[in-house]
Amino acid sequence: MILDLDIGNTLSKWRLKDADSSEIRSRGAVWTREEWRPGADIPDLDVVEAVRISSVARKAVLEETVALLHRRVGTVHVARSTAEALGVTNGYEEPGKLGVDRWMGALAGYQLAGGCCAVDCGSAITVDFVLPGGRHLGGYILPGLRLMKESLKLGTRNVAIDPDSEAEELLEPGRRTVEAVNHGIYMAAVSAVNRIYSEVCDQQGVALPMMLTGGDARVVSRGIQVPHTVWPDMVYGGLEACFPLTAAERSGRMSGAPRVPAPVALEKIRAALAFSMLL
Ligand SMILES: Nc1ncnc2c1ncn2[C@@H]1O[C@H](COP(=O)(O)OP(=O)(O)OP(=O)(O)O)[C@@H](O)[C@H]1O
Ligand SMILES: CC(C)(CO)[C@@H](O)C(=O)NCCC(=O)O
Ligand SMILES: [K+]
Repeated sequence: MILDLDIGNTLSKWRLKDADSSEIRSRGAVWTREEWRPGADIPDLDVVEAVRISSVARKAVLEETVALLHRRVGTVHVARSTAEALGVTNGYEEPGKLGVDRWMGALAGYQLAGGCCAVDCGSAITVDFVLPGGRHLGGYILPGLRLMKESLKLGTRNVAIDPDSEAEELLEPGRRTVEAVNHGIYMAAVSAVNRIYSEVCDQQGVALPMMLTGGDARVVSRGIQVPHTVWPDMVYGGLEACFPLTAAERSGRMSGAPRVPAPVALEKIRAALAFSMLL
């Protein structure tokens, strides 16, 4: 079995993949911490022959995790942000400073679709762009939905936005505090992503396929106006592409990869942008 780990600031996601059949056997999420209890927080390591890790947590968390895994597992791959990988050149002035989860998302998006706009809706919302040809432009970081809500300190933090709620409802004026906060942060997130996408496609003269991942991807997706796809395993896709272990991975396939969304015509994006500037 292969254990894939996506250690975020808040949550750590894991998935267990069968190395022979390439099937995903189980998955889970736990709070990010320094000490993992194999068999409880993460799967029993006896069945694991290789681990792949993407981590944006504090250095100590990664060090403790890697030390624990090295004692029990033969192969431990830790992803790093580099200046170049898999045909993509990192747009950061200091490539190592780009969050490795963003780098994994950008690489997965490029491997699947060529150029892409990769949006990760987690503790932070990040939007990264890779042009056809592989130039990563850099991106945008904004607070995630939960962080925005917590920053308001209105006692509404424990009422999450229902991921099944309709975008139309969420975009209406709220008539209770909880509603006003939820609708406000939702509007902030989706209007930022919509605008960022249009601005960058306009500047670069190319309509890029958009992919969303992260804990809040589904609800954010409802407010995104352009064609896009939700890809929960996008960070894992980057790990598969960087450290291929199965036959399917070596031939470039990523588990759970969606169909590439056909982007809307650039002229339409430009017309919508021009319209929004008139308002
Ligand atoms: N059980 C949960 N605990 C915390 N957040 C959750 C939970 N379920 C869903 N969420 C939502 O997921 C978001 C967190 O996204 P994600 O699952 O990508 O993890 P994360 O570790 O916070 O992200 P990051 O990788 O950016 O640190 C929160 O904003 C929250 O709204
Ligand atoms: C922005 C987050 C927190 C998103 O998970 C992560 O990618 C990170 O810690 N990045 C480092 C800073 C940067 O990407 O510029
Ligand atoms: K993330």
